[in-house]
Amino acid sequence: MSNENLTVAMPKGRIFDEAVELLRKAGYSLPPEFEESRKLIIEVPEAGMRFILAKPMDVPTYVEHGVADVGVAGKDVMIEEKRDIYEVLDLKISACYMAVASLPSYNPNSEVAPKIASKYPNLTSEYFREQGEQVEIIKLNGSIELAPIIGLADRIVDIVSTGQTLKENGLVELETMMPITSRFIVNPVSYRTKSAEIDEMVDRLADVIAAKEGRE
Ligand SMILES: Nc1ncnc2c1ncn2[C@@H]1O[C@H](COP(=O)(O)OP(=O)(O)OP(=O)(O)O)[C@@H](O)[C@H]1O
Ligand SMILES: O=P(O)(O)OC[C@H]1O[C@H](OP(=O)(O)OP(=O)(O)O)[C@H](O)[C@@H]1O
Repeated sequence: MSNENLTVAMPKGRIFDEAVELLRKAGYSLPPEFEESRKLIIEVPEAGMRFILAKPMDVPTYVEHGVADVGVAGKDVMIEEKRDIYEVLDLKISACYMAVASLPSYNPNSEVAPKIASKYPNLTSEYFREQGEQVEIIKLNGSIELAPIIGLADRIVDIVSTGQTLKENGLVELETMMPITSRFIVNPVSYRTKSAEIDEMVDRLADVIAAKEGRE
């Protein structure tokens, strides 16, 4: 394998297992340490690679600053963070979508500047600006579905996957905003200085994705 000192930023949490599986299928023999340890930096010297394990929302930050050459980040995070990085491949893993939801009793025309709770203030503000609707955004860090139930917000903008969280909390989806999958991202300088290694990685991943799609 020709990768020389490539640092890969991986998102911990939901995306992690699927991303590791994809990399293994692409021929990178990642040690069991990936699943078993709490280490945040994992060296894979035989592949000339180093992996850093970060919070999903922080992956583009590491890549933008160049301390990681490449990384894996959700499209939601890419839209929210607006970092100066390249998004080179849709990995088509961790699929979900972003939606607007509310209590079923909520009348969308009842407020002048409705309150929208979200973990994604930038994405939310951009979306409503494009819709031409004036809103007040309330930034939360999780349990977003709580906000309309407890009276903190009129609507929420959040990720939906199975729809179970909305359903169990008595909320309904008002609008589907955008589909979300994880992306392979690259630092622009690394893309020039380590182009052979990065291109090889992108090609291998693209082959696995194409093969998976062929089977579906
Ligand atoms: N049902 C889902 N809910 C949230 N994120 C999802 C879902 N399905 C896929 N994803 C993807 O996973 C990423 C979030 O992963 P995860 O929930 O592990 O991290 P997090 O938001 O930092 O969570 P926490 O704050 O609970 O640690 C998102 O950026 C999104 O692209
Ligand atoms: O449609 P579903 O399959 O129910 O998934 C969607 C839920 O999962 C995420 O929350 P998460 O579990 O990450 O908790 P959080 O509220 O702390 O972000 C997301 O924010 C939704 O609440």
